[in-house]
Amino acid sequence: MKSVYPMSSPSSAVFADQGLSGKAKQTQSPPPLALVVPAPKPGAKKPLRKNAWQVAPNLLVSFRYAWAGVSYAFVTQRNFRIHTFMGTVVVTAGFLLQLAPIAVAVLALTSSLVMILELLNTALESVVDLTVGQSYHELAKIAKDCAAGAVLLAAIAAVIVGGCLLLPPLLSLMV
Ligand SMILES: Nc1ncnc2c1ncn2[C@@H]1O[C@H](COP(=O)(O)OP(=O)(O)OP(=O)(O)O)[C@@H](O)[C@H]1O
Repeated sequence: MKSVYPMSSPSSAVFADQGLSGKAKQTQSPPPLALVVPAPKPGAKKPLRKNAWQVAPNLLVSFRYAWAGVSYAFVTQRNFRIHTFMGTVVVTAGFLLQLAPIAVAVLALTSSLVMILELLNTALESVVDLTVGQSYHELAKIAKDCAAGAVLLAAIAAVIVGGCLLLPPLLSLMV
């Protein structure tokens, strides 16, 4: 998976160029002057994550970033689009077949679990690519393969759950 996002900070661009994680870079040389965080004013509220390049200032902005992540996955990940389509079809079918509310809820949960894992898979791929760049690393392979495996298992479980809940009413409609 190739990232289409531009590098969000000069430091991450440097780390990506050199194939180094942020931590590794910090141990080699001090950051450029422009990246030095000014000392907090006396009495100022302590930042919650002082190493973050930016922290969402409020809930609305936080939701906007979260939605940006979902949009990114939808635009760039074919599998995420397939999971979204399948989830929509399955839940709609549950409503149309007038399944019990608990059954529709289970369908929605299992479908969204696949999408959630695909989002995490995309996030992990980005972090791995940020860390090792285009070079081969056995640990990068393990991380990506395991993340992809998590999506696969969830997708298999979703197919089984969907089959168990949707097939009986569908078959009874046909006979
Ligand atoms: N830096 C790397 N080092 C070693 N193996 C890698 C590396 N990058 C990718 N791979 C291998 O290539 C496979 C495909 O990588 P990719 O980044 O396309 O992930 P993917 O899970 O196929 O992506 P998607 O979920 O978008 O289909 C990984 O599962 C892994 O086995």
